[in-house]
Amino acid sequence: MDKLKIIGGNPIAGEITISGAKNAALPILCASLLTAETLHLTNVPQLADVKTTQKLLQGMGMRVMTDNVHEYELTANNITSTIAPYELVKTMRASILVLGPTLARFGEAQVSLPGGCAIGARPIDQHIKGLQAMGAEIVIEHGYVKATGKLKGCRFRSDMITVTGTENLLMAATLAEGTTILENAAREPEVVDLAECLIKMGAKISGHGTDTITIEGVKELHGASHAIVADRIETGTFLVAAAAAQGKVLLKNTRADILGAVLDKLTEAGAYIETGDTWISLDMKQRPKAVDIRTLEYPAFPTDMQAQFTLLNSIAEGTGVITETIFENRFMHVPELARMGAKIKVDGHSAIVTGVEKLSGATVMATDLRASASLVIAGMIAEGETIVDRIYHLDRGYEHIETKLAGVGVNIERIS
Ligand SMILES: CC(=O)N[C@H]1[C@@H](OP(=O)(O)OP(=O)(O)OC[C@H]2O[C@@H](n3ccc(=O)[nH]c3=O)[C@H](O)[C@@H]2O)O[C@H](CO)[C@@H](O)[C@@H]1O
Ligand SMILES: C=C(OP(=O)(O)O)C(=O)O
Repeated sequence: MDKLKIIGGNPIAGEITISGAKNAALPILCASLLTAETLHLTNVPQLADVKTTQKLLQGMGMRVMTDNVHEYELTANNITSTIAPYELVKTMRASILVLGPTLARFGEAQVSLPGGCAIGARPIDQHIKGLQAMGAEIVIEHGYVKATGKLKGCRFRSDMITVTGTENLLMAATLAEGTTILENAAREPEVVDLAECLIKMGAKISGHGTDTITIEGVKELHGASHAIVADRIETGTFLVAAAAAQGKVLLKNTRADILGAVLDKLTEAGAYIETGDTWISLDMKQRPKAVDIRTLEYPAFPTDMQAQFTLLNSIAEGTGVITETIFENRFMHVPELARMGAKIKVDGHSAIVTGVEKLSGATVMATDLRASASLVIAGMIAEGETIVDRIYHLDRGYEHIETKLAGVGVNIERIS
């Protein structure tokens, strides 16, 4: 099993090119199920989750051509199976995203129930409720969601805001008969990117980016070309890394307009930030100041940046309170950071973090994707050597993280 070995303390300066967003690429790859024509995608990140999605779609009969870098052509003109098996779903919860498009186009779909993961129980009841409201018959049998039926447009208000739930229903509604109105919809940039791709494929969608999305169903969709939006979480992670190390970075191929809450908090922590249409630069000249964070749905502060800011506060001046409102169990990085000398007290949904002058290198274990990212940044600024174990979590969501960080001066290598 691969690990990362990091020797902390190097000065950080230079440029990093940001990849396409995992959380946009995964639904958009699944959107290829909605048409028999070819969907051409660029800026697809090279990630384990993308490879898992490719395997899942190929298992269903999807023809996939790829340069194995960032470009994909997907053609669903000969789908032979409408089943997403447990073996793949268990490695990637986002596999549930094949449910909506498969059911909408083929009138049937079976997807293994994803179950919980390290950050929470993560039910999919809203995906199911929404599809039932559109007329689907759904049963849960032998660990699978089995859905059948011809979908009809409806008005559906989800009980809570769900990102992949909105995406599943949005894809399903494009081929339903009549008009669907999704209320209390997620406004995340990745939902908007999916909607923009679907519109290029011939879907009739309005209101994406607001909490009410209207979809007028069409008989069929067609092929299109689409470039995946920049990864705002990868961007935010490298900005925190530079801020924690009191360094200076220029991040290219990214977008500041979808990172508002994160950039505001970095500025509050003392970073000097400049932005252009496709770049963000950060210069941190002193020890960061502790900040209070409350995670919430977009456009508020993202839960996927919570672990990184917990780490930032752990070496900051003062005490900051981190409150997690999206997932019930997203503080798994805290005991690992504590092993490196961080002073963090978890109290219910909050972590009270009192900054220390220095962390010290240690062998730590990654438990989920963003927890792993916080441990890598901790290793970059700690005294001595840090080994981050179980980095398959990181490989799910960060493209070549060690190469990108080495490029700005981090002493980091992948070891087996
Ligand atoms: C592949 C992808 O895009 N993953 C992102 C997506 O996950 P994902 O789409 O799984 O997260 P959701 O937005 O659905 O979850 C938000 C909250 O709603 C709850 N819930 C959700 C659906 C449902 O049917 N019932 C229910 O109770 C969840 O348990 C959670 O507490 O959004 C999360 C919240 O921004 C991010 O952290 C993930 O990185
Ligand atoms: C929680 C995340 O992803 P997933 O929903 O794929 O588990 C994440 O990207 O931080």
